[in-house]
Amino acid sequence: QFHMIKHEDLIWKESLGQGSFTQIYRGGKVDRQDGETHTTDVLLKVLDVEHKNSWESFFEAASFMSQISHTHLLMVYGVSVHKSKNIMVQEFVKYGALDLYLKRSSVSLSWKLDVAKQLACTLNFLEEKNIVHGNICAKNLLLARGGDPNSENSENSPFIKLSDPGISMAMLGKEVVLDRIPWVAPEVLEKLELGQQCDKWSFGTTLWEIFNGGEIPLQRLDPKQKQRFYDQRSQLPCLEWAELADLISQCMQYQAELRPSSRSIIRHLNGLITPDYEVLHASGSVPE
Ligand SMILES: N#Cc1ccc(Nc2nc(N)cc(-n3ccc(CO)n3)n2)cc1
Repeated sequence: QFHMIKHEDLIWKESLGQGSFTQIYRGGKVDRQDGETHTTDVLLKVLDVEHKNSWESFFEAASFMSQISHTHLLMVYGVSVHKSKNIMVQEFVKYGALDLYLKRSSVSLSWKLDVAKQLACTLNFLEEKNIVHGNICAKNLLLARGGDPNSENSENSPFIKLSDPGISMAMLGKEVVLDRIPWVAPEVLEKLELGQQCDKWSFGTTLWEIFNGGEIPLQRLDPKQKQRFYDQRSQLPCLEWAELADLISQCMQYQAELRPSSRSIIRHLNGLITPDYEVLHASGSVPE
């Protein structure tokens, strides 16, 4: 399943906020190898005590991540249980969650397209292994590189890591799943079970977040209005960039089997040329 880490081998540093039903802390993991001690930078994700009964699902997410490895999948070192605390020990990803980063920083269209392509490749990797993540969203995309715009060119190209899926839908209950509209695929909302095509829908929503500067889609709708959004087969407001808006609407089709394969998503992204106003403005050749 996964590696059990002794609580005394963990170092706790500052709190970094929270995920869903979790608190996250910066920390260290001490490894003793032939007499030497080595400390690894880690992210400690602690399950909220009131969601203690979801610990199986919490650890299922940890073992999900530990059993597959891919360059764009977050590394989970293991878990630690201490008194009533359930802790997931993850690699520390330098620039944190993409949703916050996008709100704080302005990035180029090609930077965003780079992130979209990396996520599409990760989706393809999972699809070929017939694995469903079930919680793809900008908050679960972590930025390992490219978070510092002033750094050298190779440094400021982004590199993402998809985080763990967290507690499963089945454990969350209808109210919380409603709040995951518009990331949760409509068929999942009905059956509360994940199908192969549901990650495509969430991929579409995540593209919308990335190309809307981290804006939260349907932020002002309450759960009832969100339910109505699906009942009426509504779509998110479309982006100016028509070719990208087209890909998003292909991924966010209510009929799951009509959503594109991850290979065709990759082909579509590779066929996109960033609109030249982006290049012209960037080069300063167009008078402001
Ligand atoms: N300021 C700042 C800052 C915050 C966090 C990191 N690093 C990190 N590493 C991970 N492995 C996971 C996460 N997460 C953040 C939200 C979630 C919810 O899922 N995870 N953040 C780096 C800088």
